[in-house]
Amino acid sequence: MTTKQLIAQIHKKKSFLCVGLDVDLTKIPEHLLKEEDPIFAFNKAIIDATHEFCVAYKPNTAFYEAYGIKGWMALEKTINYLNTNYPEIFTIADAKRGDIGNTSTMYAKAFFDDLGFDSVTIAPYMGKDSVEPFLAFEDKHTILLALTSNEGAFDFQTKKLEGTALYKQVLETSKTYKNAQNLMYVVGATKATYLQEIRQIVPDNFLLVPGVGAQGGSLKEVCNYGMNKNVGLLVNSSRGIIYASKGENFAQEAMKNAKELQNQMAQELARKF
Ligand SMILES: O=c1ccn([C@@H]2O[C@H](COP(=O)(O)O)[C@@H](O)[C@H]2O)c(=O)[nH]1
Repeated sequence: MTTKQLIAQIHKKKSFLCVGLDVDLTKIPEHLLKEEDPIFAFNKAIIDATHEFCVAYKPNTAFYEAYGIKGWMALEKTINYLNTNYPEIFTIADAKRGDIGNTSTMYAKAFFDDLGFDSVTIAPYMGKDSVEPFLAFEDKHTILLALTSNEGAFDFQTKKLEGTALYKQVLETSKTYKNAQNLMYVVGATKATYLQEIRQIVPDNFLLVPGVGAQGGSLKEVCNYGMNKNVGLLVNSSRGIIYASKGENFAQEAMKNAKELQNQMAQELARKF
């Protein structure tokens, strides 16, 4: 999917919501455990109930890898289901990969060619030759961790190196990579006030913003500081939507929570556009 198509979807749906598909078998409704593939059954129900209100889905691969081959097969079924039934929706493999060049190429093939995701999250720590193999894929997006939502972000990311915070160096340096137009960045909603400075460095790139909902980030603050002329935001909520209820009505309750966030997003969009 191109960035232009993503922006068009955001305006059409009045939403920049990304629903996180982080399936934990101890948290899903019990009746689904009888299904042949409980993870896929859960995802299918959540997707069918919430797709009107979001523009992106983000399975975090950890929640699939944890269940071995069955988990990986459920991930494959989920992305195939999305690409077949909702091809207008942007898909993110939250895998946080990145390695020496030839290995990164194989990771990129796995997520872009084999599974067919639109984007993948990448850790920037190994630098240019670990990121550029992902950027080489046309109309695919590489989402680089910049300033993450967790407390540990302060261990390294905000520390100054030669006078500049490390996360700012990630933003500045990655702009010089080949095909940098395919870059997006992760910035946690819990660090919303940093977005003002981040937007000075990367005014045009899309930002994937996790941390609204269960982690307590403020959607309003994210919009105030992070929205750009193309909206430029994908705000993720995982647990806050998919685990709204553990009962038979889980998908309906997830829909209510997605709709509530979409409503707030529509108001933010109306204020700016
Ligand atoms: O900085 C980051 C980067 C990634 N994540 C991931 O996003 C979701 C958030 O889930 P919630 O349930 O809405 O808290 C999850 O997959 C994280 O691994 C992040 O939270 N922060």
